[in-house]
Amino acid sequence: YDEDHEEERHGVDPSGRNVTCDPTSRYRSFDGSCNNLRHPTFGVAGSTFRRILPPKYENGDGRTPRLTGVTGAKLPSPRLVSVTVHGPGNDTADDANMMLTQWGQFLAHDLTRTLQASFNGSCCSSDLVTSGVLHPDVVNGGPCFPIIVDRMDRHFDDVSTRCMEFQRSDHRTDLTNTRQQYNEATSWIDASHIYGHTEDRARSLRSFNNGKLKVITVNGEDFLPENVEATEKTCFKLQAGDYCFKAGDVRVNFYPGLSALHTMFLRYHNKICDRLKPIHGDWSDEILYQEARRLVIAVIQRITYDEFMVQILGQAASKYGLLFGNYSYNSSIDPTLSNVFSTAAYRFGHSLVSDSLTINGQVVETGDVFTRPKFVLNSLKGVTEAFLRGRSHGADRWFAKGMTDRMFEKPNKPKTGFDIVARNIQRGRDHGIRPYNDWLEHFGFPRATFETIGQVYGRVYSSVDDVDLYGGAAGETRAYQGRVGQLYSAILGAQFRDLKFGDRFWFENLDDVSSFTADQVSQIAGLKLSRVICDTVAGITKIQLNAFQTVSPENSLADCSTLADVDIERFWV
Ligand code: HEM
Repeated sequence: YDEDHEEERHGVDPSGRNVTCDPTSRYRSFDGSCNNLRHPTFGVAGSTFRRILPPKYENGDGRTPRLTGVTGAKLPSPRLVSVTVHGPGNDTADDANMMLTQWGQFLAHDLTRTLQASFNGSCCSSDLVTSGVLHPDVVNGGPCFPIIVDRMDRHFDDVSTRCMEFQRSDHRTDLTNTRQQYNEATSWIDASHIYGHTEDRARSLRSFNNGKLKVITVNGEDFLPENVEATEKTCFKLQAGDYCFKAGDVRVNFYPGLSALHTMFLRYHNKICDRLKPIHGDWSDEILYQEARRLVIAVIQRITYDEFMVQILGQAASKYGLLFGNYSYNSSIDPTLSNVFSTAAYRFGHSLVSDSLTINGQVVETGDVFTRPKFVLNSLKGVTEAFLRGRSHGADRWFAKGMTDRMFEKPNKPKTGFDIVARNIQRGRDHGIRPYNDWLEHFGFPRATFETIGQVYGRVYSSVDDVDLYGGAAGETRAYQGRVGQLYSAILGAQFRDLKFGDRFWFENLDDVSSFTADQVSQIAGLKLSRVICDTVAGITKIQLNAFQTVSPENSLADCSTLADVDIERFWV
């Protein structure tokens, strides 16, 4: 901390609240403010997404989603694009397991949440489909921007309202009268999805006893507390004893692997408290909580960069400085997520999701697992093993049918689900994300033609310059032996670099009031996700060292007791 920057400890957050930082605080704020003492609102919850390229709205009007292509023809319906280009086709085989995919979503919820405009009605009506006219909101700036389904649709053809609900994202209008979306979460990798990004949410998750988080104990095992406000939009209770989970982030019930990782880190936090308490009998509940939180965040950063990102970016990870070692904090970096990162690039993971999971020997289709807490409540071990053993799909232009035809389908109500690929494309148009070719050019890559990306795109788009970024980039071949193509690699690499080097609380930063000691850092560096799983999932006694790949001769099962652990008793004194 530099006294010359005294006046810079103050700022105004996106909601107009004055922020004053305490440079002596050892712990992160919940909303992400005061991480950067010179720019206290960098990365704060509620920040407007950064633009790497200016948005492209219809006729440049700053608000209407892109509707017309460069030839003057109407852009194809995102659902038609999804069915034609992003079907269940020939998925590339992959050596990664579903735990890799799962970490991707878990991390997504730490980083980003884009709120939709508040609106409780329906955007779909049958006359919209029959008349072929646009919903009036599309041109008047209102919340509705429904996705129209083709008459010949492979799945929804016989649904009377051939229309998927879609509401535009909540937005702010900037000084040039242009619609800008914002991130409800903090940008930082700070486990805000576990602890909450407001003080109120954080408080509601704490037990205020020995630093621990609240739990509900079922058959002798600790699970997440209950969210009594959850609705059937995001959680179905299907058997006696089911309840909807509550975590820092409200999306915790979306998918069993997600609820499983949340459960593991809840237990991990509480375990750390149990280990700190005997060596620090004098620590208050507050200190125990904050120290455990601090270590959990460090472990998540370590796993994210040295286990997860290396698989996603391959050799490009070192190009962006993402690997462990030689850390130096740079307070001039703004870590705020870019719009294109949240709205397109980091959604690459939707393609990794497999068609089914094998839970305790039973094959369950992906369309049948969303928003159902019963899987984790019945068997956390079974769900964890399903993700450790099941292969993920490749990150490519093919998607599991569960993702494109059955997402959040209501139990026993066929054809009530939606298509995440269509939604991602529509979301891109909603946010004015420029087409694929503009991004290629910006990053110095040759513009695509239908010959280079595949004639299949030409079946729906009249010009290759109209291809939406999400679908275009999904079709790229893997770059740098990672799992994404060159364009997403560039967008992801730069964003993860900024999230690391712009984070004063980064676990490797040794020069701050908040710093770990060098011994503690090297302990954290030895820890792997496999160890966290061993520590928190009852019944798992053997595991592959690399928890993001299936078991193989190079990644064989090891006894949990042989995996490195953080030596809290020795290093946290
Ligand atoms: C099967 C598991 C998953 C489900 C059910 C799911 C579901 C969803 C849904 C419903 C949305 C909102 C779409 C919209 O209306 O714009 C979304 C957004 C998103 N998803 Fe996923 N997703 C899954 C897995 C993943 C994975 C594996 C990743 C990344 C590796 C990911 C990254 C994202 C991101 C970055 C967003 C934007 C979040 C925001 O800013 O609001 N998701 N997902």
